Amino acid sequence: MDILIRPHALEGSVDAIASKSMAHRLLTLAALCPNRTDLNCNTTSKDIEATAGCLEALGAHVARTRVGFRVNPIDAARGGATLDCGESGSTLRFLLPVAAALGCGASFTGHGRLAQRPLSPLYEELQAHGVKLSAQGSFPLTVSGELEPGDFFIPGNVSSQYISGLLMAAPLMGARTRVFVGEPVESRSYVNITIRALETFGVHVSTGHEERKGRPCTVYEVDPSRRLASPSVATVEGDWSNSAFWLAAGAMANSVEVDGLDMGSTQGDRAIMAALAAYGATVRRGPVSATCVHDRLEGRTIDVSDIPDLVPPLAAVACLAEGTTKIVGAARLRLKESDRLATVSDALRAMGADISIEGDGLEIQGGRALAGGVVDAANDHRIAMMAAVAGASATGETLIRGAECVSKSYPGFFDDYRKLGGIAEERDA
Ligand SMILES: O=C(O)C1=C[C@@H](OP(=O)(O)O)[C@@H](O)[C@H](O)C1
Ligand SMILES: C=C(OP(=O)(O)O)C(=O)O
Repeated sequence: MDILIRPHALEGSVDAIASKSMAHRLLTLAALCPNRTDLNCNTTSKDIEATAGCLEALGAHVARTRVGFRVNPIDAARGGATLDCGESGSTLRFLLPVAAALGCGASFTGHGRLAQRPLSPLYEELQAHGVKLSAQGSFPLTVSGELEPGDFFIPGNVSSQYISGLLMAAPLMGARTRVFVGEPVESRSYVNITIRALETFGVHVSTGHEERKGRPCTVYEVDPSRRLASPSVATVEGDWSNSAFWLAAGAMANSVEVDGLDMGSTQGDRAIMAALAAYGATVRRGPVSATCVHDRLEGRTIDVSDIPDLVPPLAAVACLAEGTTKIVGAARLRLKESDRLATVSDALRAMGADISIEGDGLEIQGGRALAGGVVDAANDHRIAMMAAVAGASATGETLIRGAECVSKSYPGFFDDYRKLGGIAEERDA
């Protein structure tokens, strides 16, 4: 599906969708603990459904309810199941160690760019702890053997999802598990989301600092005396990562409010408020809502090593901010659904931006309205959403090719876009 965006600035209020990151974790832990859990989760997406489907394949029962999901846990893990992760990196990297810890043997599959996204050095660490894996880089990826507890070493600069997966697998192993993560730990706040989710299910993770392999490390240690316990009911909070697109739209013109966001959330992408304020926009925090109001914008240097998913909305805003914006610390963007350094830059350049890749980041000379143009979403939801938001305040039309990819995280994106007054028309590809 292609979408034609006609210039029309967004304005108004929209409800936050459920956090995909939190939904993956709470669904997974609900499937692994001994009792039933009701999850309040106001929206779903292809990635969330992929996790739910994989947990079902392992033997959990995940039913959709009026307000979210009812999860009946895995009783005896089903041996030899096929786990289709879709295009979700989180699903694969979380459930690979989990399936290994269950010791049931499984076969992972997936689509799009997922097979090419890295698994090393998680892959080697699993092998070093008793797990047999087929060659990485293609599907099916088969796993057999049983994950042994102990010390794991993961460098901090590839994907925090490796750390999160090991931490969620740890309570299944029944003995002390420590994950040493080489500094600097990037996307650290995503590990904190995992720790928070584990706490919801009664397991404490302590954090310390130690040298390992001659390197300073953050050490995450999972309390071996605690078993996962269902909280009976848990709530998936509002999603800051996708709300960031609406708040960015508010920064670019008029004013946009997102309702249903936790101001004290562990989600690192809550940093969108500070980043937009640093550009010069006015940001207002309500008890459960955030509002961003347009003002004169100025270019900044922004380190995104902890907030990789904010790069698309931040880059869109940079196009309108006077002067130079440098987005630094973005190497891991090459490892997402697309090479996002290339696709952010290609998409905004196609719309008239002065943008280039500089080292592991982006440099944008901003300060004038974009013209609009034809953008290839590159099968990357965040590229399609970025182009739509940038197109709202462009001077001409923007055609987004392959815009259906928004369903990976936000199937209702264009409905909400229209709710905010945006003009998005479907075109046959
Ligand atoms: O744990 C998570 O929920 C995520 C971690 C981040 O990935 P990396 O740690 O690989 O950067 C982020 O980009 C991804 O969208 C979601
Ligand atoms: C990179 C993303 O997700 P995942 O790694 O789970 O595919 C994302 O949502 O932008």
